[in-house]
Amino acid sequence: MTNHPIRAVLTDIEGTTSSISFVKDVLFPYARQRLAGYVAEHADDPTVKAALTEARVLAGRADLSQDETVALLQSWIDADRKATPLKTLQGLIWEDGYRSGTLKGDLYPDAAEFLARWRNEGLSLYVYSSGSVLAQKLIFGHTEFGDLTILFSGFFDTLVGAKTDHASYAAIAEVADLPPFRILFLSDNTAELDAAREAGMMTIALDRGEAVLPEGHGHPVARDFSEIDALAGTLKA
Ligand SMILES: CSCCC(=O)C(=O)COP(=O)(O)O
Ligand SMILES: [Mg+2]
Repeated sequence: MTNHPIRAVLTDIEGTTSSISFVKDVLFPYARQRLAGYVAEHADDPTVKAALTEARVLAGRADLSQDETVALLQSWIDADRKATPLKTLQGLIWEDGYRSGTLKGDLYPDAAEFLARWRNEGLSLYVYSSGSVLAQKLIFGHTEFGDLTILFSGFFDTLVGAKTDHASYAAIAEVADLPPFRILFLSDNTAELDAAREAGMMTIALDRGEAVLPEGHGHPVARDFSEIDALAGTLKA
């Protein structure tokens, strides 16, 4: 990507660099099945304790027992709720799976190819996902293309704010030390793209055919990463 205003690419994961089916059909069930056992085994771990407390606070149910809190978190997995304490616990459970080799980080080949190419061309790369930073590093660290975490200058999760809130993108631009209009945000979620655009970022929607994008969203559309270079040339800062 040259001769255009982009200095950094900020990418979503699920539906953008990795398939929705991997997250929904592999990662979520893996965590759901192991949640009760993991929580019981790590009941004294401060991170686990804090996540359970935060889940109870979010639910407004300080009275919930450990088992009831696990059931609540499982219902959040079923509803695909992007709650930070759930994402923290999922990341910890997936860590065992990646380290043992049971889980392999799913990554579209075009994403692997173009992320490496853009990095070589001097662009800075960042990740912004609802998955925890640990989960992001695990998925990019265990791909069939090797450990790709080295490509990225930073990782952001919902601790920076919700992905549908424009303030989150402004905060990321601050950390990246770039004006938002120098950053291209890639996602399959138009509410996220709207928020990034509101913060002043350039946006491209990924439409990989796994999910239907709403009509009239107004973001340029790429079917995979190989179409982004050409689209980026048409973006105006
Ligand atoms: C980091 S892999 C797991 C992703 C995840 O838990 C999730 O909810 C997907 O969110 P995204 O923001 O990447 O669409
Ligand atoms: Mg997504």
